[in-house]
Amino acid sequence: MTFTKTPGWLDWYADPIKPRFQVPAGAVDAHCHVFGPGAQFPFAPERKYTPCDASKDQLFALRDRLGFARNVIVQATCHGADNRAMVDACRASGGKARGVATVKRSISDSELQELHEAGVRGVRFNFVKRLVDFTPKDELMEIAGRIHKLGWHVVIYFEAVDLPELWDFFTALPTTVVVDHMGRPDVSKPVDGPEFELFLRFMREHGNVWSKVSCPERLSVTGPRALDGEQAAYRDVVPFARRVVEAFPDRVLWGTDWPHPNLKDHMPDDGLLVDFIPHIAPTTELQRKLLVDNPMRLYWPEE
Ligand SMILES: O=C(O)/C=C(\CC(=O)C(=O)O)C(=O)O
Repeated sequence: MTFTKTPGWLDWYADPIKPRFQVPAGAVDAHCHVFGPGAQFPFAPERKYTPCDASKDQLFALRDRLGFARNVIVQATCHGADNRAMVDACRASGGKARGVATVKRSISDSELQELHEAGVRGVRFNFVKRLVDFTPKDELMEIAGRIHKLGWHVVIYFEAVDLPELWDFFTALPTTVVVDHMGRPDVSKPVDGPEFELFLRFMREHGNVWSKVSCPERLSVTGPRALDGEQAAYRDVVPFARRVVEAFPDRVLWGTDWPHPNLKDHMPDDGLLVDFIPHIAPTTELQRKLLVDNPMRLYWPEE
């Protein structure tokens, strides 16, 4: 099957620099995706975008180039609830990748078990309206109850303005809950303003809530971009991410978000994204927690 990319689609950055910041030994890129390849793993009919291909081998090459040891591969919405590409990548990684799946209520216990054996440790509930159609909350809660028994967690993706409406559902989830990209704050608003305070309260009052401090390239309004050797990229996002890292050092994760679906204005150099990390986690202790201890506790607890 052949696919035509969404008009204006930006492909991932082909030749990232070797980062100046050396990540600690055993570091985990805890948020990345694979796309297809479409000819082998077709994109889902219900998808909202058609990406370029981004294969497991290309992901593993990036991992090695950036100095990471492992990946957490998150099911992208362009594959719907067909987890084959993500599962294939986890299986091929030799234990160096774990996965987060998208599942429907109709999934059987034995299918869940199969995902577990492949390395899946979580499910993702997506509330970003441009990416997915609505799924009833009772269906999601039923799935959360089932995967909780496997020791998995729930990853949630939503926009900051929707947190008040989703609060009761999120706080009723029985599992560890991992928020993608700090709940997408509007970084043109103050870091100590009511919108981001609500997110911090969500984490403060609920010890089961973790956050990925990822995607400055998606959240930034004034930049500068991680291109052309820029060592202080996305300065407007730094106060937000640093606040979360310093307040909740044991409940934060970081990921490249490669291959960066749906970016509209530029594609970052992933090497420079790694150089963003010490701006938000300034000490070696914070860096070790963010990049090694926390993801290992969540995804490889047996080690
Ligand atoms: O990659 C991300 O985390 C963010 C995405 C895409 C996405 O979540 C998906 O397609 O599954 C976005 O904001 O478009």
